[in-house]
Amino acid sequence: MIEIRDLVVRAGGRVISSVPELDLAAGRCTALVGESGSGKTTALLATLGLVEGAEVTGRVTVCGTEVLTASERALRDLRGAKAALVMQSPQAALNPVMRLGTLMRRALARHGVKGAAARARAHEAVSAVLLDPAVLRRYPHQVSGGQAQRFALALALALGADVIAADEPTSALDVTVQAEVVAVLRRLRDERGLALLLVSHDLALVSTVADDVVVMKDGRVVESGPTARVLTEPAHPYTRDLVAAVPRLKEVEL
Ligand SMILES: Nc1ncnc2c1ncn2[C@@H]1O[C@H](COP(=O)(O)OP(=O)(O)OP(=O)(O)O)[C@@H](O)[C@H]1O
Repeated sequence: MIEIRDLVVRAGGRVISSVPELDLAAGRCTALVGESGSGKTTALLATLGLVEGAEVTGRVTVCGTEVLTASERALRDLRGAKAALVMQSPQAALNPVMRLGTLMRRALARHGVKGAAARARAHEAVSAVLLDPAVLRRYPHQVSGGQAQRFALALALALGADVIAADEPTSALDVTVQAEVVAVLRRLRDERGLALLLVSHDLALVSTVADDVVVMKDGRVVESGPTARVLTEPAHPYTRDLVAAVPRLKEVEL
């Protein structure tokens, strides 16, 4: 679903993010972790061809599209349907004067799905993210952060996404709501076979959803591999520090 080779993003004469190799298959989740400014979000955005004001080199293939050389049109097609980006606070990105159902129907209509088929698709998608379909009658300000986050995932599902790229999907949420979103992410990965690329500084979250982790520091990958291995036997001193800084990680089943 995602194949990255020698991705390098340069700005202001320095490398702000580089990922030599990353392979993400259907039904799997890879998390990019590391301190603030380590280049995680830039790598995520570069994967979907969304980096602006910086030079991007290398090869990135998402759902068969060569992102770095694709036309704007091909990129729009990719991002509109097969690969969705879910940002930290999706509420802010939702049109405030439109009910969620209208928003979803309009998005589906742009993909030629209308009427009863669109209603059925919308209901099915919100149910898949464990939301009550009644949420479709609400306006963005009438739903919680966790519901908005799950709605963003439902929208991606309704449009037929195979890949979801999510930037800090739970950091704006309180702990109980975080658990709901994590449960939904796992479900999408396991039951729908979605490929998830996550950016998160939350190693507890990462340990419960990610199959593989990529640890970044100062724009470079310092370590990567299966989550259970990297978090229990970190090879790099920086990863060791990251793990040591999260006491509750020890309680999480890896
Ligand atoms: N277009 C750009 N031009 C110049 N510098 C940039 C650009 N985009 C990002 N940067 C810088 O690159 C570095 C990496 O940023 P990035 O947002 O990828 O880090 P991050 O690991 O996601 O951090 P955070 O967890 O705080 O979001 C930062 O120092 C940022 O200021």
